[in-house]
Amino acid sequence: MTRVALVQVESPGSEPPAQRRERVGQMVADARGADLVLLPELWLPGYFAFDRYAELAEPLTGDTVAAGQEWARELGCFLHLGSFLERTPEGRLHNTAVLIDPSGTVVHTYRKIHVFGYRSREAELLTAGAGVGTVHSPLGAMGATTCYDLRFPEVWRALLDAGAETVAVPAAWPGRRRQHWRLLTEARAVEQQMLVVACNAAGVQGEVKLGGASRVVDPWGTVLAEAGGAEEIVRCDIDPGVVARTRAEFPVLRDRRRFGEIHAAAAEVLPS
Ligand SMILES: O=C(O)CCC(=O)C(=O)O
Repeated sequence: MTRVALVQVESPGSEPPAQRRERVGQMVADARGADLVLLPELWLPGYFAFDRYAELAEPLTGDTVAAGQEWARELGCFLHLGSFLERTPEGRLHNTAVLIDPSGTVVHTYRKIHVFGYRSREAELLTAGAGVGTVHSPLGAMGATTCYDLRFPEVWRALLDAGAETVAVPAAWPGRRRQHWRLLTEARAVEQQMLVVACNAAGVQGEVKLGGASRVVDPWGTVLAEAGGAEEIVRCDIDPGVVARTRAEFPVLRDRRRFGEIHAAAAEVLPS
């Protein structure tokens, strides 16, 4: 069994970011014993702190990732750091998710592809990423998508094609659309026959109440664990063999048709 801990963090605007980093470090330490620990999207600045994005952006070698590397080393676990505001050497800003292994090495990064523009300044301030990938983890080949990406199944198919068995989803998903969060995390797990480990933010940021409900969904769509609405750590023991077993027992993915084939088949029934 692989023990996973989802650390569902609140990021109130009244808390200085450096203090938050320390407090979150303590929460991560409380998750000791887990093989994989996950954090939400942009927990350091708070996703909705758009006015502070430029000031709080850091390089991949900055304090937030360095703190995560130390936490992972201390606990001897994989740490999905959620996402942080990355400033590239060229000065671009990205919403970048990071996976760190137990030696403290950054083994995977993912730049959010679908930056959010609805009642959000993210699309205006950040540059979208363009690619997905996977890396070895205690839950098999693992990739990531961030928050809004959940609404775009093509990203998930690309992850499947990249070999993903598990996808981490750091998020700052508002409570107002919690029903979509639940529906889409389950739909993506069933569609791709994957494990979805989704860590959302909690609490209130400005005018927005975050949804909580961080969750683990298995490839059958069963919710193995779910957090409540407040700051908390949710633990879950997962059999990493569940993905291979589900894909072998109910081999839906074997029956996939590619887009080219589907268009050709549709043309056959159109009047000439
Ligand atoms: O799609 C949604 O409803 C929420 C998306 C979001 O808040 C985000 O991408 O940060």
